[in-house]
Amino acid sequence: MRSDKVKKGVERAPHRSLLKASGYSQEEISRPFIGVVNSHNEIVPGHVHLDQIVDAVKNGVRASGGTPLEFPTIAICDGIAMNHRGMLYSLPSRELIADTIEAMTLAHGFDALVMVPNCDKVIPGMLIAAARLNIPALLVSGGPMLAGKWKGQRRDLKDVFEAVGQAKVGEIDEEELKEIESHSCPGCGSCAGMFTANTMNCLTEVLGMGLPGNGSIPAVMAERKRLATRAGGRIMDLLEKDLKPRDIMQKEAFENAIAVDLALGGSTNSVLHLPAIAAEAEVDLDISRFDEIGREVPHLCNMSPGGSHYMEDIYYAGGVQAVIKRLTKLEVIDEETRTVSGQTLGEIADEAEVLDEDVIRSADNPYHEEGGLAILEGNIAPDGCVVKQSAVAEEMLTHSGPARVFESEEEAVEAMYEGEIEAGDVVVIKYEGPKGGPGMREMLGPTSVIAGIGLDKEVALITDGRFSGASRGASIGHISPEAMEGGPIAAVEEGDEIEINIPEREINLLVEDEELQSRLEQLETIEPKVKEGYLARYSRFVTSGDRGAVYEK
Ligand SMILES: CC(C)(O)[C@@H](O)C(=O)O
Ligand SMILES: [Mg+2]
Repeated sequence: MRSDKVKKGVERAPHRSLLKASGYSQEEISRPFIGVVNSHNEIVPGHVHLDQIVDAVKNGVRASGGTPLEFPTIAICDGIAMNHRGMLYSLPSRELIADTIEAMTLAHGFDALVMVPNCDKVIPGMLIAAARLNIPALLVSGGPMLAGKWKGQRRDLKDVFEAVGQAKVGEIDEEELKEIESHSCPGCGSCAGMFTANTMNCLTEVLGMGLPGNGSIPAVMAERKRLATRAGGRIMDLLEKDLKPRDIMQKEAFENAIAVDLALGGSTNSVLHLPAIAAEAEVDLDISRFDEIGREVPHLCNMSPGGSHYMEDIYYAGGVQAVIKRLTKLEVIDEETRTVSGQTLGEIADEAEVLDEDVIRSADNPYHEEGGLAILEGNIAPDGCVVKQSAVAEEMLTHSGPARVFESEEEAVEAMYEGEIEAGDVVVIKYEGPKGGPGMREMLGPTSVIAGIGLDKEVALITDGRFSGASRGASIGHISPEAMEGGPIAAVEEGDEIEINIPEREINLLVEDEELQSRLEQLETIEPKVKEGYLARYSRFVTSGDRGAVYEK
């Protein structure tokens, strides 16, 4: 066993002594050490209930002959971190989570891992750790939050962010805002729309690293606890067979995940996280694959923020399994990929049933002919950028307008509230990339103000930062190379004409090449915004969005 290095033989008497001091019997020490990664905390609604999930996992491990050894990792609530400097820590926390798990696992010689995430960066952080360590591992998430409801209308966190814009322009009063804030997020779980957390928890199933139901069983259902107990048992089987993450997360598994992501209308953050996880698994995954697959995979689920369905609807409609089943009919799924359930993805799809034709539509009646995400290129984004086209109004799929240039999210939002942004404008927020932010903030503030003040059908927003899964509208992010790396977005000036054509996958600055070149040559060097602490180190090693904002190797 891997754990023999900390517990076997005469020279490991001190180590056993310490394990006994922690309360483990000789019998428990002799069994496989299963690290149980608990991202519980009392701040993030997706994590406040995880102790119950972890207890169920540990019961499952014990019942199957293992010794569970629980340890914590961090979890940031992107919603609470949004719209201020706190959001600088969101994406960088993904690397901290992966590094924490690596350190604890190798320091203590765990034989296998069961990891319990739920919100945004915790899932990719754990999957990166699984790919890096490559010991038997699986994830079981905390599950989605139910949708809220008020005045007969179902709501989720997106509605609260957008209500801020409505209140600021006097469309609703403070009283109504308070009611919306109190009734849109009803309890524990990852916010109910197809935002980043639910996207990544669903894609964990498709990658093969979570059991069927991992992404869709609501957090408050007892079925979620039963799933966790089963996960605790499954890890012992994976250990027995020595089935490791890199045997599971192979190229075909990532392409299956991209196909389901596109059918679900998943978060643009999946375009950061899947390439980052693939890089750690030494699988070559270029973001252009999202576009190539997106041309063949229709958008089958009309999920919030662009649509009106929530995760519980997916659950009652048959789960992610039913979405996979739909896609097997299109032959865009490799059905032989393996999963931690012991079944292939095709076997899981065979057992699935679509229980609601409107929540999970068939390919001959999709919500959109193409997948939810599109990758654009042009002289502003030579290395690409991403837009959730399934959440863009028809009239904004092609748009030209004057650039309104800002160097931070705060400057842009202030201009919006001051009424300085007009119909037709293209808001440009630069120096918010992985290096420039640093930390590549999500721009849910600006996108929800644009939507909240009713400009989402007339104003586009482009940035080297990124967007929340709750963002909608013509919001184009991850522009690469970022401004801080001297990318052309750095040379965009107020009033420049910008042309966006999502169907043609183009985004261009209508400025002569010579002019653009000379502007780039005259760019003055921008001092890093953060000079010490974790973010200073992070910004020195991180790469642009097109590479998943991974560290330079
Ligand atoms: C706050 C949210 C909804 O979690 C957002 O950050 C996302 O990425 O989906
Ligand atoms: Mg987020």
